[in-house]
Amino acid sequence: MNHSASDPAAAGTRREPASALLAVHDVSVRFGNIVALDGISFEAPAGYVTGLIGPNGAGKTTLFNCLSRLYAWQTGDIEFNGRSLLPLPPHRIAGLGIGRTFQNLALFDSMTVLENVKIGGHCTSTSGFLSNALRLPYVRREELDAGRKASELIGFLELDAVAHLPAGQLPFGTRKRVELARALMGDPQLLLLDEPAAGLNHEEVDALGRIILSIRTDLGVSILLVEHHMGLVMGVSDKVVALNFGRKLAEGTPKEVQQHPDVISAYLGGRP
Ligand SMILES: Nc1ncnc2c1ncn2[C@@H]1O[C@H](COP(=O)(O)OP(=O)(O)OP(=O)(O)O)[C@@H](O)[C@H]1O
Repeated sequence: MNHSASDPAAAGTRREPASALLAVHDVSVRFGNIVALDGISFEAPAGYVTGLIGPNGAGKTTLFNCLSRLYAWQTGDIEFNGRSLLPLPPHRIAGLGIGRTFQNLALFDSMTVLENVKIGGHCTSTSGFLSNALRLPYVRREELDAGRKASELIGFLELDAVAHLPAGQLPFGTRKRVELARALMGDPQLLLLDEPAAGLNHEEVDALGRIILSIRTDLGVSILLVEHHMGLVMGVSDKVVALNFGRKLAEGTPKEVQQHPDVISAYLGGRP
């Protein structure tokens, strides 16, 4: 893939109608007097990269934390594949097909890249404590499969050269790719990326854009991307949702959202 992340053609922005993989209906979250989300509704269609933008404090991370069931919402509902997330505890979310990366890297520094990636398959493993302790044949088979899959993802993310190095020794940009590989080990249908470009240099952001598009197109994983780097969001997203002060300002193609007067005003410091 030779496209630049900031080249809209590279995103292959999709026009065909798509079904909603994720549907957020009228969700509100309050922390005391602070209204972090105020009746937010939008859909993230299957097969899309959906970008979620907004100035600091707009409510993006709060929404991600709702999707991971780390925060509770007071009104509305969030559905994944038509199923409400409301009754589910956080540890069931990955098994449902929602994977995520975090703003701050969450890798085990003393473990190798391969070991870190393999851990990501834990939520899809069917073996329990007893079968693991007894090392039953199917547990060994699962381990072999996990090793094979981790190696494939390491190849996909061009991490072969560092697969056996401790994650803590690697440069920041490389560690971010390890985190992506680990999130993909869980076979997500939807991958939540929380500011993946933070701390990356220009070349690394371009490479990240190509990786995001490849995850969508080659692996068939839909993506919800929270990001401040406008070049990246506008270059890779099929649709964009803009928030400010917990409210939705605009939703549409990258071009429509970029040109929306409320979005322009929000980024220039205006309050709706
Ligand atoms: N756990 C919490 N307790 C109290 N207030 C919170 C909590 N989490 C978020 N908030 C508040 O909710 C609002 C939205 O914050 P949030 O972190 O979701 O914004 P954001 O769009 O992710 O911002 P940034 O781009 O800076 O990460 C802010 O006013 C924030 O201070």
